Amino acid sequence: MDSSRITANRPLAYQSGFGNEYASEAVEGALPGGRNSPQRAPLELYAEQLSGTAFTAPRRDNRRSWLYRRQPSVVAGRYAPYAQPHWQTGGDRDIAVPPEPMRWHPAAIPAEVADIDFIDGVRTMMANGDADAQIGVGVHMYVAGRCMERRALINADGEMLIVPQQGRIVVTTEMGVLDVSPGEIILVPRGVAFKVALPDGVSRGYICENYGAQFRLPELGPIGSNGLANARDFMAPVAAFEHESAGGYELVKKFGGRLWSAPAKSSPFNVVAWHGNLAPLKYDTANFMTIGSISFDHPDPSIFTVLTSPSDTPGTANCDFVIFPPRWLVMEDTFRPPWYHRNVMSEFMGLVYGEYDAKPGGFKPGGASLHNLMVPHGPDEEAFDKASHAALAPQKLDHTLAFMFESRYRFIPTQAALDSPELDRDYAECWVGLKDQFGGR
Ligand SMILES: O=C(O)Cc1cc(O)ccc1O
Ligand SMILES: [Fe+2]
Repeated sequence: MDSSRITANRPLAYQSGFGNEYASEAVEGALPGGRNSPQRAPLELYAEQLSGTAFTAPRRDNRRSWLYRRQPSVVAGRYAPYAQPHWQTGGDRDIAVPPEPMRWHPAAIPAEVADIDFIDGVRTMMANGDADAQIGVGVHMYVAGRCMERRALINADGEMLIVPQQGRIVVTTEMGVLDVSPGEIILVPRGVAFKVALPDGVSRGYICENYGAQFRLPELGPIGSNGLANARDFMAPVAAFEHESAGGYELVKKFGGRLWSAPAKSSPFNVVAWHGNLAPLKYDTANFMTIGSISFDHPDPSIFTVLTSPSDTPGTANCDFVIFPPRWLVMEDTFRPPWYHRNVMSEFMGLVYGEYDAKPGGFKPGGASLHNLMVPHGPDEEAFDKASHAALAPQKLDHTLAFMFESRYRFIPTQAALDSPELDRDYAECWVGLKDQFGGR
């Protein structure tokens, strides 16, 4: 990876917190004190504001940062269309989506993976809403075997929540460098340039491209002032910039559902100092403080919400990011796996590692499932039988990490996902053995 070309005051150190006023300088004296845009910024840097919310967004939601850089972002060549036909945007309502449970087996790593970087490795599985309307999300898988080196990705259509499933990624951003392993996640704000390096070789994972309101921590209500994902466990990078040596860069921008490419004479990772509350963040799901039932019954999975992107209707998310981490099950006289249910929200699920208790055999790490709104689903026959007869001793669900992107909007799989050989055409078989065992007469 090319972090050898990165100068940082504390390499791969982080600043902790979610949405606080971070401040970091890679060279001492690069931040102007107590003001944002002095007549001449320190060290002859350019001051540039990056707004993540409208100028006039309520103070509680308002996100912006000030970047002090060697050249402003406007210094770039002209953009030309860039072909990446697998990355699609918004729900295609001409696609007929069967109202039934769907599941995809993990895709094999392609033979040509060594030639595929993060940008070219994105494959859209499904999407809803519309990036221009700033509603909905795109759900993608990525697989990459090549570092982006002198390519940078800038997504104007949405923020990117990346969930590596296999293989570490080192993400260089305008604000600094973040090292993200499976089990951790990274949230890259809309518009922030970044590139992905692969220190351990091939990486594969899931992406939620959020066209809507930024992900934030959920309200805690009666849980109180601690718990679930704690703000202090989110890590923003410290300022770091690339030394110029090896010539130009390619900027790849996602804008209006299309990708575009422009040459740049020098690295966009040229921010010497920055301050503000808009920043890429990583989070280790091992720090999630899980709440569960300590009496009886299986609670709603909203207790596992890490981040939520609200819609205009309170409590009805554009998208919730929910995890099912290792935890104890202690409930008495309770069917402990997820119940059978139909949900007005639509559920995309992925599995980082281990087994998911509702589908111990059929759902594999790197696979995916879709239970759209009002599509009935629940434990497969094996899970039902086991859980109906298990001795209800305290039980640790260990070595497992499943997650859900849950949205109020129907997910529309891409035609490629519907036609894919990985689509499990026998998914319904996992429930056919659930007999009518009614004992009443
Ligand atoms: O369908 C699923 O497996 C996800 C899920 C888990 C759970 O514990 C309760 C409801 C729910 O949708
Ligand atoms: Fe569900």
